[in-house]
Amino acid sequence: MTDARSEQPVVWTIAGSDSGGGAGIQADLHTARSFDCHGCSVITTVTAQNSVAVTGLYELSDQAVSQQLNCLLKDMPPAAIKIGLLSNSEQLDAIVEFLKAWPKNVEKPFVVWDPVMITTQNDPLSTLTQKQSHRLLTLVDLITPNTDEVSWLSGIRVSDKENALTAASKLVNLGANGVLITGVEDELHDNEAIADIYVPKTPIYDQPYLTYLQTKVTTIHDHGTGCTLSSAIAAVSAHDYPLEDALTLANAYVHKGLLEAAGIGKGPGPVAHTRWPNNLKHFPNIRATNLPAPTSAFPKLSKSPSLYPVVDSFEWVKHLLQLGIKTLQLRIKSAPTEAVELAIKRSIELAHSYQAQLFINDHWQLAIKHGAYGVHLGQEDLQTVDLEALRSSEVRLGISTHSYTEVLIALQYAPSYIALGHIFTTQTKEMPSKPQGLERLVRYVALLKPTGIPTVAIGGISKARIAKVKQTGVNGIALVSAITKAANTEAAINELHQELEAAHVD
Ligand SMILES: Cc1ncc(COP(=O)(O)OP(=O)(O)O)c(N)n1
Ligand SMILES: Cc1nc(C(=O)O)sc1CCOP(=O)(O)O
Ligand SMILES: [Mg+2]
Repeated sequence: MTDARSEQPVVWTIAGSDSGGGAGIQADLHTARSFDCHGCSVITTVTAQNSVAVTGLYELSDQAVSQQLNCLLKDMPPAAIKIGLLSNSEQLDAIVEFLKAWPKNVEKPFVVWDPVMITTQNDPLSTLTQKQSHRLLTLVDLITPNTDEVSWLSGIRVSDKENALTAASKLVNLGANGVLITGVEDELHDNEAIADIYVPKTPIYDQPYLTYLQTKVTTIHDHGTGCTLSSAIAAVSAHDYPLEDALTLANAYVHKGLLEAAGIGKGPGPVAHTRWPNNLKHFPNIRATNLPAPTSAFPKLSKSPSLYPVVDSFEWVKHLLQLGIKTLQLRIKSAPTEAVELAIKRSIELAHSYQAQLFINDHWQLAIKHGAYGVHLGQEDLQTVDLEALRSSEVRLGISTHSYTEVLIALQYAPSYIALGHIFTTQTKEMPSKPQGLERLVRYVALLKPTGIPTVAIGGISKARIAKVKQTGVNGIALVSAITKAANTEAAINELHQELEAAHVD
């Protein structure tokens, strides 16, 4: 029997109640449910509120807040916490003390704080001062202020991207671990776009910040967007996705919610609550300053990648071609420069005579020089490649990805295939990311299907696992050790092919 407790992560929301059901605790619990989490609530303040106005505000005592927290901790420890409205310094102190005293034997949750100060109707909700609120900065993993809230928190008036970056840096210097400023006008891109700017304490992808660009939605029904965004970040983090993916998915969820907001009540209605985002049109465009500008689309593959061995010598390439392999990769990580060039040149020539799709890993200049069929690049390789040169040489391009965020970055380059890794633990390469597993692979494959760009799974795929991987609908399966460590290569390839043929794909 499986234990359902482990399948539904617990998310706490520490926030105010919105009697109108559009923001606060109510929005957070809807969001937790949408992302397959169990939501628990710690209410700080009860508001009498509808879509038009807040007519009453009843702050709970710090004891009431502490008691809810301690009661939950005993029985339902969270994988993630979202903090929203804190109406006064006593409530803030209760949260600060609670987080500081987090028990050593309970795993620390991810904590995001959306510093709510006023409602969308401009009604003040909190008497916290800037100085008091800074006590919480160092205790949370991320804060998600909008431009008004970050202006208040930092003392810097934020109206555009430049001063948003200055304000975020100031908060990071004050101890914040990460700042996501939402709703920044970004005339650099275009007036139809709105930017969320993420400034982490330590650079991400060697970048000081990432920009999540989204098409502006024209609607008055945006009540609860900030609450929904931050609780979606908490919920996705509770599923152990990397933070940049939590930001990506939360952005897509809110965008879809704005598009589908129907309007309930006479004023601004609530954002709609849907499900796990699965349509590319809702996802943001992710910008990083050190990535090359996209070119036109790369040429398509001649045949589906199917069984895709990745090997490290000309001798292996020759052996596999003789065994009938039609898609393969030469991945040489350490060899003298001349030996690398010779192996690449000979492999390209031989693969050509077999009409095989040979990809050269990393060494894109040599691949162009010797007329390779394809090049495989990782995300870091993208930072240094001459994409124009690659594109004009008509070479095919495969790009590695390890998250939603990397998938979206790879997609901007319209490559010939997108690799999704690492699916299982691998002994072949030290990976900075966690294994993704089959559930995420299913999500990526479904997300990418409408693009027509083939997908390739890689990492820890063995004969015992290949059928399950194939059943996700992935187009190719890249393998290192299942081929190179097999006692008999020919027998291993035959068995892998048999497993693939027997796998039922819908
Ligand atoms: C099919 C395929 N997928 C992923 C990789 C990994 O490429 P990269 O991230 O550039 O890492 P290195 O292979 O260079 O270590 C790959 N080579 N092939
Ligand atoms: C080279 C490589 N790249 C990966 C990625 O996820 O990008 S995993 C990987 C190693 C795959 O080897 P094996 O099949 O032996 O696990
Ligand atoms: Mg590489």
